[in-house]
Amino acid sequence: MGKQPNLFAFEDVSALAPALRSYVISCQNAGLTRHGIFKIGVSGGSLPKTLAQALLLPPSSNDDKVRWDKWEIFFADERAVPLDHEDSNYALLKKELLDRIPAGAGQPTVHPIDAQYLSDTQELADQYEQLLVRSFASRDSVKLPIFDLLLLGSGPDGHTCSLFPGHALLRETSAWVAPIDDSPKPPPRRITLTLPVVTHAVKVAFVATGGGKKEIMKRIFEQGDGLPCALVNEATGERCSWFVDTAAVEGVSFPRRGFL
Ligand SMILES: O=C(O)[C@H](O)[C@@H](O)[C@H](O)[C@H](O)COP(=O)(O)O
Repeated sequence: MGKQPNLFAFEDVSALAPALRSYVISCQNAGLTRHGIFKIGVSGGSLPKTLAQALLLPPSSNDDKVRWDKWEIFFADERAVPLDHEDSNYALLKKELLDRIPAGAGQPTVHPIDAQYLSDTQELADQYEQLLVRSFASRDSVKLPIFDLLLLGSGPDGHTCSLFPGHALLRETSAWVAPIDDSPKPPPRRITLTLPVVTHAVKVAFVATGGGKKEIMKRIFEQGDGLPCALVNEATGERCSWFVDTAAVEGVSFPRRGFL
């Protein structure tokens, strides 16, 4: 393993948001320098709301601009439901963030799942994988796509994306996107990026807030326990950053870093 992940703790979400913004913008700028585009994957849960709080803030300087027209947004996991369904991660991101991007600020390219394949999650996953193959192929004719940034959440059981503790999907080594039909978190039918793709990203950031997270944060950071979030920590080391509030890490022994 490389160095340890960065753990950034903030008093509350409103203190976390500007730091998350500057982190995402630095990943954006690195992507633009590298290949003229910013490829980001996002999860569902509470993340879209926090992300909106971060990204819809007015820019503090020229270097602090979100270059929306250069963003390509993918889904780190998605539920097998129509795109306007209340369980859809796409619908959530649209409501919280995409619909609120100011007019004239430029629009991102967004890659939702193809809803015509909802009845068969294997096909849904295969189609999303093909979309990744097409989107990443010009850049790397490689074995795995390289996201500039993956923004993820952590469930109270230590899951991330739709990779759940103890599930066979954690052992997937060849697919980029996999189906799951027995997700313990509802709804049960989903697709998810696999662990090799998640850990191959240039940067991975988790956002975890609220006192409900503190028991699992202790296990992730102190024991590991083979939990999906801990596996990502171990594989990505210093490429991984956690943005948390103090309630989520109360009593967790792990060195916090100051965010500059
Ligand atoms: O579609 C999903 O269910 C999510 O992608 C899932 O992995 C989520 O990120 C975590 O469950 C954390 O959710 P919270 O941020 O709401 O705790």
